[in-house]
Amino acid sequence: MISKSNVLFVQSKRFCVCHRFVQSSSRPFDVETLRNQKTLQNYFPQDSYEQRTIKRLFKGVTNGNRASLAEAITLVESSHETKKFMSQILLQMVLRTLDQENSTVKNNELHPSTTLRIGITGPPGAGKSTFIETFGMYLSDKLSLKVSVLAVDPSSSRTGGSLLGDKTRMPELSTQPNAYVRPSPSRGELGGVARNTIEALLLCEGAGYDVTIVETVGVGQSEVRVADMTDLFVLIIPPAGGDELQGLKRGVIESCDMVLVNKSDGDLLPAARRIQTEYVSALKFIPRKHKEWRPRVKRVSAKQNEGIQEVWKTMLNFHETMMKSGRFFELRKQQKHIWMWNHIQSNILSQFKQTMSINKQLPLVNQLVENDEITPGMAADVLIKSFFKS
Ligand SMILES: Nc1nc2c(ncn2[C@@H]2O[C@H](COP(=O)(O)OP(=O)(O)OP(=O)(O)O)[C@@H](O)[C@H]2O)c(=O)[nH]1
Repeated sequence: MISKSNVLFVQSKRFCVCHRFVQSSSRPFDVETLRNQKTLQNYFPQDSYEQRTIKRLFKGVTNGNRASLAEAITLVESSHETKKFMSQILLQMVLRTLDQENSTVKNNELHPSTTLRIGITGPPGAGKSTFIETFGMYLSDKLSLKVSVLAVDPSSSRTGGSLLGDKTRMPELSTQPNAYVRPSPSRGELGGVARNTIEALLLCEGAGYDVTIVETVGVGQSEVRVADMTDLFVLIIPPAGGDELQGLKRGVIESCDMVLVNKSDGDLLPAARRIQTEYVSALKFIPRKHKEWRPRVKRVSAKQNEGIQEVWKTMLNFHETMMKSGRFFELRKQQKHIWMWNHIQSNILSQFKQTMSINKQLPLVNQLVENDEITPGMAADVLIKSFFKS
C-alpha cells in the first residue's frame, strides 16, 4: 500500500532530481541549443514524469481539449522553478506548431489561421463583463468561432480570483462548448500576472481558439499592459458625465483602437449619443497609435444585444487593414519582445525579494526612507548594488 508519506517522498525526490537536472543539466542550456533541439521534451530525462506531462499536455492542448488547456495554464501560472521550466518547453512546442500553421500566410493576406487578440478595458460598472458575455455569445453561437476569455486582475479583490466569481460573471458564455472562460489568475504583482496572461493567451491559440479576449479588471497600469499584449484594444465607457471620464488616464485613451459607448438604450440613449460625439472630437486631438487606423467610436447596448454585429464588422475591418499594411505581424513580433521583458522583470524582481542580504537590510532601509534620512531612489540604489554584489 502506498502511504501518503511515501507519495510525498517520491514526489519530492522526483522534483529534486529534476531541479538538479534543470540547474546543472549535462546538456548545454543556451540559445543555440534551444534553437537546434528537435524534440524539446528531451530536456527532461526519457520517460520522466516531466517529459510525460509535457507530451500529454501538448497533445491535449493542440487537440483543443479544455481540461488540458486549463491544466497547461495552471502550469504556466506556477511559481515552482521546475514547473516554470516545463511550461516554457510546452509553450515553445505550441509556438512552433502555430508558426508552422502561420507560415502558410503569404504577403500578409488574410488567412483563417490567424487569430485575433482583443484587449478590453473600462471604468468599473461600464458593462465590460456584460459586453464580453453578449459579444462572446455572438461569436461562438452565431458565427461558430472559438472564443476564449482571460482576465488580468493583479489585485483580484473583487472576486478573490475565485472560479465561481468569474464563472457567474459570464454565466451563458462559460457553458458554451465553443468558449473557454478562464478565471482571473490569483493575486500577484503586475509583471507576473501580465506574463501569465500572455502565455495563457498563446496556449488558447494553440488549442484552436480564434478570438481571445483579455479583460483588464484592475486599475492602474494593467490597462496599458493589456494594450501591449493584444492586437486590438477596446475601451468601454458608460454614458456618464464628462467628470467621471476625466478620471480615465490619457495613456488608456491613447492606446485604444476602438471606443464603445455601452448602455446606449432606454433613458440613457441621448447621453450615449452625446458621449459618442464628444469622444469622436476628443480623439482627433490625440496622437494616432497606428498611422493606418483611426480609432472608431461606436454605441452599443450589451444588455439589449444591440450594435454587436457592427462592432465585429469594425474589428474585422481593423484586422484586414493591419494585415494589408503588414503592421499586424510587426505588432505580433513586438508582443513577443514584451513577453520576454515581462519575464525578465518578474524573475529578477522575485529573485531580488528572495535575496537574504536584501531582506536583512530592508527593515533599516525602510525606516530611513520613512524618516526622510535617505531618498527612496537612493535606498533603491543601495539595495540594487547589494543585490548584484551578493
Ligand atoms: N442599461 C444597461 N445596463 C447595462 C448594460 N450593460 C451592462 N449594464 C449594467 O451595468 C452594470 C455593470 O455591468 P458589468 O458588466 O458588471 O460591468 P463591469 O464593467 O464588468 O463592472 P466591474 O466588474 O465593476 O468592472 C450591471 O448592473 C449591468 O446590468 C447595457 O447595455 N445597458
